[in-house]
Amino acid sequence: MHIAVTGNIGAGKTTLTTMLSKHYNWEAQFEDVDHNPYLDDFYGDMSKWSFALQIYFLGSRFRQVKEIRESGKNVIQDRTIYEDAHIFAENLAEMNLLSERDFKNYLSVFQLMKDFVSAPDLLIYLRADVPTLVRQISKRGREYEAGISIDYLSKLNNKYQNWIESYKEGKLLVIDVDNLDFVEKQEDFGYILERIDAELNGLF
Ligand SMILES: Nc1ncnc2c1ncn2[C@@H]1O[C@H](COP(=O)(O)OP(=O)(O)O)[C@@H](O)[C@H]1O
Ligand SMILES: Nc1ncnc2c1ncn2[C@H]1C[C@H](O)[C@@H](COP(=O)(O)O)O1
Repeated sequence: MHIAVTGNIGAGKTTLTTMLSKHYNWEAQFEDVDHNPYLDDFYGDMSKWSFALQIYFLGSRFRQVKEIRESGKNVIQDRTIYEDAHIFAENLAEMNLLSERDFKNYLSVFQLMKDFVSAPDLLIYLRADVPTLVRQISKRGREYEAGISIDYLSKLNNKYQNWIESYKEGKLLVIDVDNLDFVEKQEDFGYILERIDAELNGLF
């Protein structure tokens, strides 16, 4: 079984993926952030580094897709390949931070890869308003993320909303995390588990 957690920067994906992997004994797959060779430079100069970063994330996410397919285990994945293309790359192109020819070039590679990608059995979307995202990004305290603008987060949030509204590839669970503290409050984590269990029952 393949479960994926999706959502904007700082929504709580990595934290929830870690907690769910322990709770259900699923194998967790995380994003390549700490050893990412472009992320720091990207936030310093988005226009210069956007193409290199997108290709890096695409390759890294496709490697995960391959591993999930080959492992035969129950896996929970922190963010999907769809988000790289439909949210981040598309947004950078719209903001003119990724040139038209680079975006076209990127999309042609993504389209080829897409044929080998299966949608997760369950997609869990953590929806949060921008102030929540800002608070949680600052709580995490990665230096290179300190300059992320409200405008960038809002644009990504709009893209997430549109993408989720049109998502038909598989089962979808939307969790509004603005008023949930699943890190500190056991009852909030319990509420999320109840909602996931209800979806999992429908899968078997
Ligand atoms: N619902 C929540 N309530 C309180 N703190 C949260 C919540 N979700 C995430 N956090 C905190 O916010 C920070 C960012 O969360 P993280 O899981 O790294 O987000 P993401 O992986 O979506 O970018 C972490 O310090 C985490 O502990
Ligand atoms: N495809 C991407 N393009 C640009 N930036 C990306 C992409 N995928 C992830 N990121 C960034 C956003 C954050 O700064 C880090 C980690 O993501 P997070 O949502 O905090 O787990 O990578």
